[in-house]
Amino acid sequence: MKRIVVLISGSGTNLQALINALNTPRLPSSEITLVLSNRKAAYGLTRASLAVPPIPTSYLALQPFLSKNPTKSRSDYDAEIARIVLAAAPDLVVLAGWMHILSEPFLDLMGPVPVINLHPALPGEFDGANAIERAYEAWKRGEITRSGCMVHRVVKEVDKGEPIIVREVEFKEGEGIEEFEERLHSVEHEIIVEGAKKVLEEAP
Ligand SMILES: Nc1nc2c(c(=O)[nH]1)N[C@@H](CN(C=O)c1ccc(C(=O)N[C@@H](CCC(=O)O)C(=O)O)cc1)CN2
Ligand SMILES: NCC(=O)N[C@@H]1O[C@H](COP(=O)([O-])[O-])[C@@H](O)[C@H]1O
Repeated sequence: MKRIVVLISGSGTNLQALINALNTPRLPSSEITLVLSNRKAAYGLTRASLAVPPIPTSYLALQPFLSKNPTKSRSDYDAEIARIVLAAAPDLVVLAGWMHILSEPFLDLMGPVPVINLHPALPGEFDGANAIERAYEAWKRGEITRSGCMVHRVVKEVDKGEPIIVREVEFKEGEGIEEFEERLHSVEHEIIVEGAKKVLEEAP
């Protein structure tokens, strides 16, 4: 069985897409060994607990960590995240709405374990947070006709890692951001599974 660790910060609909695909032809011979959130209220933690069988969960937020450990830094937090993740022996780490920029200590500690991220924009466009809103506003200004989403490898530079799966999503005239976002999320739920499968198939 291939072991997947998923990092989240929110609703976890992409986590749910991965859960639903486990041990199907879309994501064969795989299990999620840990879901880790940096936000206690993340509904994705509930999704993990409701899975059959239940998926172990963990929670660690930056500010409480720093408050409890006044001599420690953001890098120490990232190293602790890495320790928690590695304890679940992953073959793959998936950032599925994980809203924390990971510094080099995390990436260095991951070693050969691939880390991938789902981002709701196309390579080189709207890197960072609030990508959907920024893309929609760019379309309203007539600057673009489509946006999209991608799964990419995680490197130190945010959203600059090698794209693994890229899917364009056209804007529709007269469409509100909610409608666009709903269509985009549906595509995300497909590519996060495709991306995980593709990377796991690369592993020796
Ligand atoms: N080293 C990397 N870390 C992360 C990457 C990455 O490519 N390299 N991807 C992000 C995911 N992401 C966009 O896809 C993203 C998430 C969060 C932020 C951001 O500005 N975070 C702030 C805090 C924001 C908040 O708490 O609401 C921060 O970390 O200070 C930008 C991009 C995940 N990590
Ligand atoms: N920059 C990272 C980023 O914006 N990630 C985005 O967070 C959402 C998580 O949704 P979910 O919690 O329902 O899976 C997804 O739209 C994902 O692309």
